[in-house]
Amino acid sequence: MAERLSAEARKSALAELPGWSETPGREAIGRTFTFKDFNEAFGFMSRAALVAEKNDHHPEWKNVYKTVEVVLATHDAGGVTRLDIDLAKAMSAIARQLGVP
Ligand SMILES: C[C@H](O)[C@H](O)[C@H]1CNC2=NC(N)=NC(=O)C2=N1
Repeated sequence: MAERLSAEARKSALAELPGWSETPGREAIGRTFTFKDFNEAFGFMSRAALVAEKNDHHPEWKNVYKTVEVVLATHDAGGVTRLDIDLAKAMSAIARQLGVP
């Protein structure tokens, strides 16, 4: 199983993930993505879902029209692991491809 990151390690990983931050009240990281419209938001979710399934590591997320609110944690580990950081990076890269910096 992946190792839960310390607060320090989470902080330094987040420093390299623009837009991502600690989720208040729990050990997790999150970001809200805002796209041009619903089509782009759902396109993002489709692409991210394929990455998540391939890695057997899945987001908690909520879509309202053109926004997607994402929270990442490793439930098995009770916190944030490298798997969450990797998924956050992949999600940011997909969003960039769709024109969201
Ligand atoms: C059995 C299976 O590998 C686990 O349930 C996986 C699936 N996807 C997961 N996704 C996330 N985000 N956290 C987990 O702990 C997790 N566990």
